[in-house]
Amino acid sequence: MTSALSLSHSHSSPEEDSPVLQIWGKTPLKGHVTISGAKNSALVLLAGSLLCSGSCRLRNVPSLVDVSLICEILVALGVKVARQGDALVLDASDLTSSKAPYELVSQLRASFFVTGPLLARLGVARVPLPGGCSIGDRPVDLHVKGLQALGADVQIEHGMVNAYIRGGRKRLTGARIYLDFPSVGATENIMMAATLAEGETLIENAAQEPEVVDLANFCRAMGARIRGDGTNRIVIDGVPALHEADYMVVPDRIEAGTFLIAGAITRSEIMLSPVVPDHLTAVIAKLKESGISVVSDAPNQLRVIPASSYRGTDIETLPFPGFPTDMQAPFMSLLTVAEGNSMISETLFENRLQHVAELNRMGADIKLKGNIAVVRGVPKLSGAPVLATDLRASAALVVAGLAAEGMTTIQGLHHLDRGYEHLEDKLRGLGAKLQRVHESTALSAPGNSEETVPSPLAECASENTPSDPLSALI
Ligand SMILES: CC(=O)N[C@H]1[C@@H](OP(=O)(O)OP(=O)(O)OC[C@H]2O[C@@H](n3ccc(=O)[nH]c3=O)[C@H](O)[C@@H]2O)O[C@H](CO)[C@@H](O)[C@@H]1O
Ligand SMILES: C=C(OP(=O)(O)O)C(=O)O
Repeated sequence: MTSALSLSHSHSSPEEDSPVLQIWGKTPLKGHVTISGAKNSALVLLAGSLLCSGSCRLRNVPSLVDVSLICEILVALGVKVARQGDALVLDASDLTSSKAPYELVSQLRASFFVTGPLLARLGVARVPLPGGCSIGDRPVDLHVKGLQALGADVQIEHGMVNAYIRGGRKRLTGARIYLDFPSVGATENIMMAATLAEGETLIENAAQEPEVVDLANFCRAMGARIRGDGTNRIVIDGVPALHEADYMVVPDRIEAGTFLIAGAITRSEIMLSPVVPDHLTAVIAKLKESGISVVSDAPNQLRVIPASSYRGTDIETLPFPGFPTDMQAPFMSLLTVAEGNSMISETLFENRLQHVAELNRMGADIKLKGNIAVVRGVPKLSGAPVLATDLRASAALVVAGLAAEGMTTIQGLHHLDRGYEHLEDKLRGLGAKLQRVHESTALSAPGNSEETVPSPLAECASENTPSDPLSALI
Protein backbone atom coordinates (compact mmCIF):
# COMPACT_ATOMS: atom_id res chain seq x y z
CA MET A 1 0.00 0.00 0.00
CA THR A 2 1.26 3.44 -0.83
CA SER A 3 1.22 6.14 1.77
CA ALA A 4 -0.24 9.41 0.61
CA LEU A 5 2.29 11.90 1.87
CA SER A 6 1.10 14.92 -0.01
CA LEU A 7 -2.56 15.31 -0.73
CA SER A 8 -2.76 18.71 -2.32
CA HIS A 9 -6.35 19.53 -3.15
CA SER A 10 -6.72 21.65 -6.22
CA HIS A 11 -10.09 23.17 -5.50
CA SER A 12 -10.84 26.77 -6.20
CA SER A 13 -10.42 28.88 -3.10
CA PRO A 14 -11.89 32.37 -2.99
CA GLU A 15 -8.41 33.90 -2.93
CA GLU A 16 -7.32 32.48 -6.29
CA ASP A 17 -8.26 33.96 -9.68
CA SER A 18 -11.75 32.68 -9.00
CA PRO A 19 -13.29 30.49 -11.61
CA VAL A 20 -16.94 31.15 -12.37
CA LEU A 21 -19.57 28.88 -13.84
CA GLN A 22 -21.47 30.18 -16.83
CA ILE A 23 -24.78 28.50 -17.56
CA TRP A 24 -26.93 29.16 -20.60
CA GLY A 25 -30.43 28.27 -19.48
CA LYS A 26 -33.58 27.03 -21.17
CA THR A 27 -31.80 24.06 -22.74
CA PRO A 28 -33.84 20.89 -22.29
CA LEU A 29 -32.05 18.01 -20.55
CA LYS A 30 -32.34 14.37 -21.56
CA GLY A 31 -30.82 11.04 -20.68
CA HIS A 32 -29.35 9.21 -17.72
CA VAL A 33 -27.12 10.42 -14.92
CA THR A 34 -25.01 8.29 -12.59
CA ILE A 35 -25.31 9.25 -8.94
CA SER A 36 -22.09 9.25 -6.93
CA GLY A 37 -21.40 7.90 -3.47
CA ALA A 38 -22.85 10.08 -0.71
CA LYS A 39 -20.54 12.84 0.48
CA ASN A 40 -21.94 12.84 4.01
CA SER A 41 -21.64 9.05 4.26
CA ALA A 42 -18.17 8.87 2.77
CA LEU A 43 -16.86 11.55 5.16
CA VAL A 44 -18.08 9.84 8.32
CA LEU A 45 -17.06 6.40 7.07
CA LEU A 46 -13.55 7.74 6.43
CA ALA A 47 -13.46 9.02 10.02
CA GLY A 48 -14.82 5.63 11.13
CA SER A 49 -11.87 3.89 9.48
CA LEU A 50 -9.84 5.15 12.46
CA LEU A 51 -11.64 2.54 14.57
CA CYS A 52 -10.13 -0.32 12.58
CA SER A 53 -7.00 -2.03 13.90
CA GLY A 54 -6.19 -3.12 10.34
CA SER A 55 -6.96 -1.70 6.94
CA CYS A 56 -10.34 -1.00 5.38
CA ARG A 57 -11.41 -0.55 1.80
CA LEU A 58 -14.16 1.91 1.03
CA ARG A 59 -15.64 1.76 -2.47
CA ASN A 60 -17.76 4.32 -4.34
CA VAL A 61 -16.02 7.22 -2.57
CA PRO A 62 -16.79 10.45 -4.45
CA SER A 63 -13.89 12.56 -5.63
CA LEU A 64 -14.57 15.77 -3.74
CA VAL A 65 -12.60 18.47 -1.99
CA ASP A 66 -14.14 17.50 1.39
CA VAL A 67 -13.08 13.89 0.90
CA SER A 68 -9.58 15.01 0.07
CA LEU A 69 -9.48 17.18 3.20
CA ILE A 70 -10.61 14.43 5.53
CA CYS A 71 -8.03 12.10 3.97
CA GLU A 72 -5.38 14.71 4.75
CA ILE A 73 -6.55 14.73 8.36
CA LEU A 74 -6.34 10.92 8.49
CA VAL A 75 -2.82 11.02 7.07
CA ALA A 76 -1.84 13.57 9.75
CA LEU A 77 -3.08 11.09 12.36
CA GLY A 78 -0.95 8.29 10.92
CA VAL A 79 -3.43 6.54 8.61
CA LYS A 80 -1.97 5.28 5.36
CA VAL A 81 -4.35 6.23 2.59
CA ALA A 82 -4.19 4.89 -0.94
CA ARG A 83 -6.54 5.29 -3.82
CA GLN A 84 -7.64 2.41 -6.08
CA GLY A 85 -10.05 3.72 -8.72
CA ASP A 86 -13.18 4.85 -6.86
CA ALA A 87 -12.00 3.05 -3.72
CA LEU A 88 -9.83 4.25 -0.86
CA VAL A 89 -7.74 1.83 1.19
CA LEU A 90 -7.16 3.07 4.72
CA ASP A 91 -4.66 1.45 7.03
CA ALA A 92 -5.15 2.75 10.58
CA SER A 93 -3.13 0.03 12.30
CA ASP A 94 -0.45 2.46 13.53
CA LEU A 95 -1.93 5.79 14.56
CA THR A 96 0.86 8.26 15.26
CA SER A 97 -1.01 11.32 16.50
CA SER A 98 -4.16 12.20 18.43
CA LYS A 99 -4.15 15.82 17.24
CA ALA A 100 -6.05 16.90 14.13
CA PRO A 101 -4.51 19.93 12.35
CA TYR A 102 -6.43 23.19 12.71
CA GLU A 103 -5.86 24.31 9.10
CA LEU A 104 -7.71 21.21 7.84
CA VAL A 105 -10.38 20.82 10.54
CA SER A 106 -11.38 24.46 10.15
CA GLN A 107 -12.46 23.75 6.57
CA LEU A 108 -15.20 21.18 7.14
CA ARG A 109 -17.74 20.10 9.72
CA ALA A 110 -17.20 16.39 9.17
CA SER A 111 -13.63 16.72 10.44
CA PHE A 112 -15.03 16.69 13.98
CA PHE A 113 -16.17 13.11 13.41
CA VAL A 114 -12.60 11.94 14.09
CA THR A 115 -13.04 12.85 17.80
CA GLY A 116 -15.08 9.78 18.84
CA PRO A 117 -12.96 7.24 16.96
CA LEU A 118 -9.66 8.79 18.16
CA LEU A 119 -10.83 8.77 21.76
CA ALA A 120 -11.95 5.16 21.47
CA ARG A 121 -8.75 3.99 19.79
CA LEU A 122 -6.10 6.06 21.62
CA GLY A 123 -7.84 7.20 24.79
CA VAL A 124 -7.17 10.80 23.78
CA ALA A 125 -8.33 13.19 21.06
CA ARG A 126 -7.34 16.79 20.38
CA VAL A 127 -9.53 18.28 17.68
CA PRO A 128 -10.11 21.98 16.92
CA LEU A 129 -13.69 23.21 16.72
CA PRO A 130 -14.79 22.42 13.16
CA GLY A 131 -15.64 24.59 10.16
CA GLY A 132 -18.13 23.71 7.42
CA CYS A 133 -20.89 25.55 5.64
CA SER A 134 -21.66 28.86 7.32
CA ILE A 135 -25.35 28.08 7.76
CA GLY A 136 -25.70 28.70 11.48
CA ASP A 137 -23.99 28.56 14.82
CA ARG A 138 -23.43 24.76 14.68
CA PRO A 139 -22.21 24.04 18.23
CA VAL A 140 -20.75 20.66 19.26
CA ASP A 141 -22.30 20.49 22.73
CA LEU A 142 -24.27 17.31 21.98
CA HIS A 143 -21.13 15.54 20.74
CA VAL A 144 -19.31 16.64 23.88
CA LYS A 145 -22.10 15.61 26.29
CA GLY A 146 -22.27 12.18 24.68
CA LEU A 147 -18.52 11.60 24.92
CA GLN A 148 -18.58 12.79 28.54
CA ALA A 149 -21.35 10.29 29.30
CA LEU A 150 -19.10 7.56 27.87
CA GLY A 151 -16.42 8.45 30.43
CA ALA A 152 -14.39 11.15 28.70
CA ASP A 153 -13.05 14.29 30.29
CA VAL A 154 -13.58 17.04 27.71
CA GLN A 155 -12.16 20.57 27.93
CA ILE A 156 -12.53 23.23 25.26
CA GLU A 157 -9.64 25.69 25.39
CA HIS A 158 -8.33 28.11 22.79
CA GLY A 159 -10.67 26.67 20.16
CA MET A 160 -9.41 23.14 20.77
CA VAL A 161 -11.47 20.23 22.08
CA ASN A 162 -9.21 18.17 24.34
CA ALA A 163 -10.73 14.84 25.34
CA TYR A 164 -9.26 11.90 27.20
CA ILE A 165 -10.67 8.87 29.01
CA ARG A 166 -11.18 9.63 32.70
CA GLY A 167 -9.41 7.77 35.48
CA GLY A 168 -6.59 6.36 33.39
CA ARG A 169 -8.91 3.72 31.97
CA LYS A 170 -8.08 2.14 28.61
CA ARG A 171 -11.64 2.01 27.26
CA LEU A 172 -14.69 4.22 27.31
CA THR A 173 -17.67 2.91 29.26
CA GLY A 174 -21.11 2.27 27.76
CA ALA A 175 -23.84 4.66 28.89
CA ARG A 176 -27.43 5.70 28.32
CA ILE A 177 -27.41 8.94 26.31
CA TYR A 178 -30.41 11.11 25.47
CA LEU A 179 -29.83 13.65 22.71
CA ASP A 180 -31.75 16.92 23.14
CA PHE A 181 -31.98 17.02 19.34
CA PRO A 182 -31.44 14.15 16.86
CA SER A 183 -28.14 15.58 15.62
CA VAL A 184 -26.66 13.59 12.74
CA GLY A 185 -23.06 14.34 13.66
CA ALA A 186 -23.49 13.78 17.41
CA THR A 187 -25.24 10.44 16.79
CA GLU A 188 -22.41 9.38 14.48
CA ASN A 189 -19.60 10.53 16.78
CA ILE A 190 -21.13 8.86 19.85
CA MET A 191 -21.97 5.67 17.94
CA MET A 192 -18.38 5.34 16.71
CA ALA A 193 -16.92 5.97 20.16
CA ALA A 194 -19.31 3.42 21.70
CA THR A 195 -18.31 0.61 19.30
CA LEU A 196 -15.07 0.14 21.30
CA ALA A 197 -16.46 1.01 24.75
CA GLU A 198 -16.85 -1.48 27.57
CA GLY A 199 -20.50 -2.49 27.89
CA GLU A 200 -23.72 -1.28 26.31
CA THR A 201 -24.54 2.22 25.05
CA LEU A 202 -28.06 3.36 24.32
CA ILE A 203 -28.56 6.52 22.24
CA GLU A 204 -32.08 7.86 22.63
CA ASN A 205 -33.57 10.46 20.27
CA ALA A 206 -30.86 9.41 17.80
CA ALA A 207 -30.74 10.73 14.23
CA GLN A 208 -32.32 8.36 11.70
CA GLU A 209 -30.64 9.68 8.55
CA PRO A 210 -29.50 7.12 5.92
CA GLU A 211 -25.90 8.23 6.52
CA VAL A 212 -26.20 7.07 10.16
CA VAL A 213 -27.43 3.68 8.91
CA ASP A 214 -24.59 3.54 6.39
CA LEU A 215 -22.11 4.18 9.18
CA ALA A 216 -23.70 1.47 11.34
CA ASN A 217 -23.48 -0.97 8.40
CA PHE A 218 -19.81 -0.13 7.90
CA CYS A 219 -19.07 -0.53 11.62
CA ARG A 220 -20.91 -3.87 11.62
CA ALA A 221 -18.79 -4.95 8.63
CA MET A 222 -15.77 -4.26 10.89
CA GLY A 223 -17.27 -6.40 13.68
CA ALA A 224 -19.16 -3.78 15.70
CA ARG A 225 -22.36 -4.80 17.45
CA ILE A 226 -25.02 -2.18 16.70
CA ARG A 227 -28.80 -2.46 16.45
CA GLY A 228 -31.65 -0.01 16.08
CA ASP A 229 -29.94 2.28 13.55
CA GLY A 230 -32.56 3.89 11.34
CA THR A 231 -34.76 4.32 14.43
CA ASN A 232 -34.46 6.91 17.20
CA ARG A 233 -33.04 4.32 19.63
CA ILE A 234 -29.62 2.89 18.79
CA VAL A 235 -27.98 0.22 20.96
CA ILE A 236 -24.26 -0.48 20.75
CA ASP A 237 -22.54 -3.37 22.54
CA GLY A 238 -18.88 -2.42 22.74
CA VAL A 239 -16.21 -4.82 21.48
CA PRO A 240 -12.44 -4.70 22.21
CA ALA A 241 -11.35 -4.15 18.58
CA LEU A 242 -12.68 -3.79 15.04
CA HIS A 243 -11.27 -5.66 12.09
CA GLU A 244 -10.67 -5.15 8.35
CA ALA A 245 -13.65 -4.62 6.08
CA ASP A 246 -14.56 -3.89 2.50
CA TYR A 247 -17.56 -1.59 2.20
CA MET A 248 -19.43 0.38 -0.46
CA VAL A 249 -20.70 3.91 0.22
CA VAL A 250 -24.45 4.40 -0.28
CA PRO A 251 -25.61 6.63 -3.22
CA ASP A 252 -25.91 10.35 -2.51
CA ARG A 253 -29.58 11.17 -1.86
CA ILE A 254 -28.92 14.93 -1.97
CA GLU A 255 -27.16 14.76 -5.33
CA ALA A 256 -30.01 12.56 -6.61
CA GLY A 257 -32.61 15.03 -5.30
CA THR A 258 -30.75 17.89 -6.98
CA PHE A 259 -30.91 16.08 -10.35
CA LEU A 260 -34.64 15.42 -9.87
CA ILE A 261 -35.05 19.18 -9.46
CA ALA A 262 -32.85 19.84 -12.50
CA GLY A 263 -35.18 17.65 -14.57
CA ALA A 264 -38.34 19.18 -13.11
CA ILE A 265 -37.27 22.82 -13.49
CA THR A 266 -36.17 22.36 -17.11
CA ARG A 267 -39.30 20.29 -17.87
CA SER A 268 -37.08 17.42 -18.94
CA GLU A 269 -37.28 13.67 -18.52
CA ILE A 270 -34.12 12.36 -16.92
CA MET A 271 -33.23 9.05 -15.35
CA LEU A 272 -31.05 8.60 -12.26
CA SER A 273 -29.26 5.56 -10.89
CA PRO A 274 -28.06 4.18 -8.57
CA VAL A 275 -30.39 5.62 -5.95
CA VAL A 276 -32.25 4.33 -2.91
CA PRO A 277 -35.78 5.70 -3.54
CA ASP A 278 -36.69 5.30 0.15
CA HIS A 279 -34.03 7.88 1.01
CA LEU A 280 -35.91 10.41 -1.12
CA THR A 281 -39.46 9.83 0.09
CA ALA A 282 -40.03 13.37 1.37
CA VAL A 283 -38.53 15.01 -1.72
CA ILE A 284 -40.55 12.81 -4.10
CA ALA A 285 -43.72 13.45 -2.09
CA LYS A 286 -43.23 17.21 -2.36
CA LEU A 287 -42.50 16.97 -6.10
CA LYS A 288 -45.74 14.99 -6.52
CA GLU A 289 -47.66 17.54 -4.47
CA SER A 290 -46.40 20.15 -6.94
CA GLY A 291 -47.62 18.05 -9.87
CA ILE A 292 -44.31 16.51 -10.92
CA SER A 293 -44.18 12.71 -11.25
CA VAL A 294 -41.22 10.61 -10.24
CA VAL A 295 -41.34 6.93 -11.16
CA SER A 296 -39.12 4.02 -10.24
CA ASP A 297 -38.66 1.67 -13.22
CA ALA A 298 -36.16 -0.48 -11.35
CA PRO A 299 -35.33 -0.82 -7.63
CA ASN A 300 -32.33 1.50 -7.76
CA GLN A 301 -33.54 3.89 -10.45
CA LEU A 302 -35.71 6.99 -10.60
CA ARG A 303 -37.13 8.90 -13.54
CA VAL A 304 -38.54 12.39 -13.34
CA ILE A 305 -41.41 13.02 -15.76
CA PRO A 306 -41.73 16.61 -16.97
CA ALA A 307 -44.86 18.62 -16.33
CA SER A 308 -45.60 21.63 -18.53
CA SER A 309 -46.62 23.53 -15.41
CA TYR A 310 -46.59 22.76 -11.71
CA ARG A 311 -47.84 24.42 -8.54
CA GLY A 312 -46.33 25.76 -5.35
CA THR A 313 -46.21 23.77 -2.14
CA ASP A 314 -45.18 24.36 1.48
CA ILE A 315 -42.03 22.86 2.93
CA GLU A 316 -40.67 22.53 6.43
CA THR A 317 -37.20 21.11 6.87
CA LEU A 318 -36.99 18.37 9.51
CA PRO A 319 -34.70 15.56 10.60
CA PHE A 320 -35.07 12.36 8.51
CA PRO A 321 -37.56 11.07 7.44
CA GLY A 322 -38.74 14.68 7.19
CA PHE A 323 -37.82 16.98 4.32
CA PRO A 324 -34.00 17.35 4.28
CA THR A 325 -32.51 20.77 4.98
CA ASP A 326 -29.84 19.97 2.38
CA MET A 327 -32.58 19.96 -0.31
CA GLN A 328 -34.24 23.17 0.84
CA ALA A 329 -32.23 25.52 -1.40
CA PRO A 330 -32.52 23.54 -4.67
CA PHE A 331 -36.24 22.96 -4.03
CA MET A 332 -36.71 26.68 -3.51
CA SER A 333 -35.32 27.30 -7.00
CA LEU A 334 -37.98 24.99 -8.41
CA LEU A 335 -40.75 26.77 -6.52
CA THR A 336 -39.71 30.20 -7.82
CA VAL A 337 -41.25 29.28 -11.20
CA ALA A 338 -44.20 27.26 -9.89
CA GLU A 339 -47.79 28.49 -10.24
CA GLY A 340 -48.96 30.12 -7.02
CA ASN A 341 -47.30 30.61 -3.66
CA SER A 342 -45.12 28.45 -1.45
CA MET A 343 -43.91 28.80 2.12
CA ILE A 344 -40.57 27.32 3.10
CA SER A 345 -39.60 27.04 6.78
CA GLU A 346 -35.98 26.25 7.55
CA THR A 347 -36.06 24.78 11.05
CA LEU A 348 -32.62 23.16 11.35
CA PHE A 349 -30.17 25.95 10.66
CA GLU A 350 -30.72 29.62 11.50
CA ASN A 351 -28.74 31.01 8.56
CA ARG A 352 -29.59 28.77 5.65
CA LEU A 353 -31.57 31.12 3.44
CA GLN A 354 -28.76 33.20 1.98
CA HIS A 355 -29.64 32.02 -1.53
CA VAL A 356 -32.90 34.00 -1.38
CA ALA A 357 -31.19 37.28 -2.31
CA GLU A 358 -29.38 35.58 -5.20
CA LEU A 359 -32.55 33.94 -6.57
CA ASN A 360 -34.31 37.32 -6.36
CA ARG A 361 -31.46 38.73 -8.44
CA MET A 362 -32.52 36.23 -11.10
CA GLY A 363 -36.08 37.53 -11.07
CA ALA A 364 -37.61 35.36 -8.34
CA ASP A 365 -40.12 36.90 -5.94
CA ILE A 366 -39.18 35.67 -2.46
CA LYS A 367 -39.81 37.47 0.82
CA LEU A 368 -37.99 36.51 3.99
CA LYS A 369 -39.36 36.67 7.51
CA GLY A 370 -36.96 35.13 9.98
CA ASN A 371 -36.49 31.51 8.98
CA ILE A 372 -39.52 31.52 6.65
CA ALA A 373 -39.34 32.26 2.94
CA VAL A 374 -42.53 33.11 1.08
CA VAL A 375 -42.12 32.36 -2.60
CA ARG A 376 -44.50 33.87 -5.13
CA GLY A 377 -44.19 31.97 -8.39
CA VAL A 378 -43.05 34.03 -11.39
CA PRO A 379 -43.40 33.06 -15.08
CA LYS A 380 -39.63 32.93 -15.65
CA LEU A 381 -36.17 33.50 -14.21
CA SER A 382 -33.57 35.52 -16.05
CA GLY A 383 -29.82 34.87 -16.05
CA ALA A 384 -27.72 37.09 -13.80
CA PRO A 385 -24.35 37.18 -12.05
CA VAL A 386 -24.88 35.50 -8.65
CA LEU A 387 -22.80 34.41 -5.66
CA ALA A 388 -22.89 30.94 -4.12
CA THR A 389 -22.92 31.38 -0.35
CA ASP A 390 -22.78 27.73 0.72
CA LEU A 391 -22.80 24.25 -0.78
CA ARG A 392 -26.52 23.70 -1.33
CA ALA A 393 -27.07 27.38 -2.18
CA SER A 394 -24.63 26.85 -5.04
CA ALA A 395 -26.64 23.84 -6.25
CA ALA A 396 -29.79 25.97 -6.07
CA LEU A 397 -28.19 28.58 -8.32
CA VAL A 398 -27.08 25.93 -10.80
CA VAL A 399 -30.60 24.52 -11.20
CA ALA A 400 -32.05 28.03 -11.37
CA GLY A 401 -29.48 28.87 -14.05
CA LEU A 402 -30.53 25.82 -16.08
CA ALA A 403 -34.09 27.19 -16.22
CA ALA A 404 -33.32 30.89 -16.59
CA GLU A 405 -33.45 32.85 -19.80
CA GLY A 406 -29.94 33.89 -20.93
CA MET A 407 -26.70 33.43 -19.08
CA THR A 408 -26.16 32.97 -15.36
CA THR A 409 -22.65 33.42 -13.96
CA ILE A 410 -22.04 31.79 -10.59
CA GLN A 411 -19.20 32.87 -8.34
CA GLY A 412 -18.04 31.09 -5.18
CA LEU A 413 -17.52 27.70 -6.79
CA HIS A 414 -15.35 26.43 -3.92
CA HIS A 415 -18.65 25.63 -2.19
CA LEU A 416 -19.90 23.57 -5.13
CA ASP A 417 -16.62 21.66 -5.36
CA ARG A 418 -17.01 20.48 -1.76
CA GLY A 419 -20.04 18.36 -2.50
CA TYR A 420 -20.94 17.54 -6.12
CA GLU A 421 -18.72 15.11 -8.00
CA HIS A 422 -18.22 15.96 -11.69
CA LEU A 423 -21.38 18.08 -11.66
CA GLU A 424 -20.57 19.99 -14.81
CA ASP A 425 -19.67 16.85 -16.78
CA LYS A 426 -22.84 15.16 -15.59
CA LEU A 427 -25.01 18.12 -16.61
CA ARG A 428 -23.22 18.43 -19.94
CA GLY A 429 -23.91 14.72 -20.51
CA LEU A 430 -27.61 15.57 -20.16
CA GLY A 431 -27.32 18.36 -22.73
CA ALA A 432 -26.86 21.41 -20.49
CA LYS A 433 -24.82 24.31 -21.82
CA LEU A 434 -22.32 25.43 -19.23
CA GLN A 435 -18.64 26.10 -18.80
CA ARG A 436 -16.22 27.01 -16.04
CA VAL A 437 -13.93 29.90 -16.89
CA HIS A 438 -11.72 32.24 -14.94
CA GLU A 439 -13.45 35.37 -13.77
CA SER A 440 -11.05 37.57 -15.68
CA THR A 441 -12.03 35.94 -18.98
CA ALA A 442 -15.73 35.51 -18.20
CA LEU A 443 -18.30 37.24 -20.33
CA SER A 444 -19.73 39.77 -17.98
CA ALA A 445 -23.06 40.74 -19.50
CA PRO A 446 -25.94 38.65 -18.23
CA GLY A 447 -28.62 37.39 -20.59
CA ASN A 448 -26.19 37.19 -23.48
CA SER A 449 -27.41 36.13 -26.88
CA GLU A 450 -26.85 32.84 -28.64
CA GLU A 451 -23.34 33.59 -29.93
CA THR A 452 -22.00 33.44 -26.38
CA VAL A 453 -23.09 29.82 -25.95
CA PRO A 454 -19.93 27.67 -25.85
CA SER A 455 -19.18 25.61 -28.93
CA PRO A 456 -18.98 21.82 -28.45
CA LEU A 457 -15.18 22.21 -28.57
CA ALA A 458 -15.13 24.84 -25.86
CA GLU A 459 -17.41 22.72 -23.68
CA CYS A 460 -14.84 19.95 -23.73
CA ALA A 461 -11.89 22.17 -22.95
CA SER A 462 -10.07 20.52 -20.08
CA GLU A 463 -9.06 23.85 -18.53
CA ASN A 464 -12.72 24.41 -17.78
CA THR A 465 -13.06 21.22 -15.79
CA PRO A 466 -12.00 21.23 -12.15
CA SER A 467 -9.16 18.80 -11.59
CA ASP A 468 -9.72 15.70 -9.51
CA PRO A 469 -9.25 16.64 -5.85
CA LEU A 470 -8.14 13.11 -5.05
CA SER A 471 -5.56 12.99 -7.83
CA ALA A 472 -2.68 13.06 -5.36
CA LEU A 473 -3.93 9.88 -3.67
CA ILE A 474 -2.06 7.33 -5.76
C1 LIG B 1 -21.09 16.38 7.18
C2 LIG B 1 -22.53 16.15 7.39
O1 LIG B 1 -22.98 15.04 7.55
N1 LIG B 1 -23.30 17.24 7.34
C3 LIG B 1 -24.73 17.12 7.49
C4 LIG B 1 -25.08 16.98 8.96
O2 LIG B 1 -24.52 18.11 9.62
P1 LIG B 1 -24.44 18.14 11.20
O3 LIG B 1 -24.09 16.79 11.69
O4 LIG B 1 -23.59 19.28 11.54
O5 LIG B 1 -25.96 18.46 11.56
P2 LIG B 1 -26.71 18.21 12.92
O6 LIG B 1 -27.79 17.21 12.68
O7 LIG B 1 -25.73 17.92 13.98
O8 LIG B 1 -27.34 19.64 13.20
C5 LIG B 1 -28.73 19.83 13.31
C6 LIG B 1 -29.00 20.92 14.33
O9 LIG B 1 -28.50 20.53 15.59
C7 LIG B 1 -27.70 21.56 16.16
N2 LIG B 1 -26.63 20.94 16.97
C8 LIG B 1 -25.86 19.96 16.46
C9 LIG B 1 -24.86 19.38 17.21
C10 LIG B 1 -24.65 19.84 18.52
O10 LIG B 1 -23.76 19.37 19.24
N3 LIG B 1 -25.43 20.83 18.99
C11 LIG B 1 -26.44 21.39 18.27
O11 LIG B 1 -27.14 22.28 18.74
C12 LIG B 1 -27.15 22.29 14.94
O12 LIG B 1 -26.72 23.59 15.26
C13 LIG B 1 -28.34 22.26 14.01
O13 LIG B 1 -29.22 23.30 14.33
O14 LIG B 1 -26.49 16.94 9.11
C14 LIG B 1 -27.18 18.13 8.67
C15 LIG B 1 -28.65 17.95 8.98
O15 LIG B 1 -29.20 16.95 8.22
C16 LIG B 1 -26.90 18.35 7.18
O16 LIG B 1 -27.45 19.57 6.79
C17 LIG B 1 -25.40 18.35 6.89
O17 LIG B 1 -25.21 18.31 5.50
C1 LIG C 1 -24.09 21.49 5.13
C2 LIG C 1 -23.44 20.54 4.46
O1 LIG C 1 -22.21 20.11 4.73
P1 LIG C 1 -21.37 20.41 6.07
O2 LIG C 1 -22.17 19.82 7.18
O3 LIG C 1 -20.10 19.66 5.84
O4 LIG C 1 -21.17 21.87 6.19
C3 LIG C 1 -24.11 19.88 3.31
O5 LIG C 1 -23.63 18.82 2.89
O6 LIG C 1 -25.10 20.40 2.81
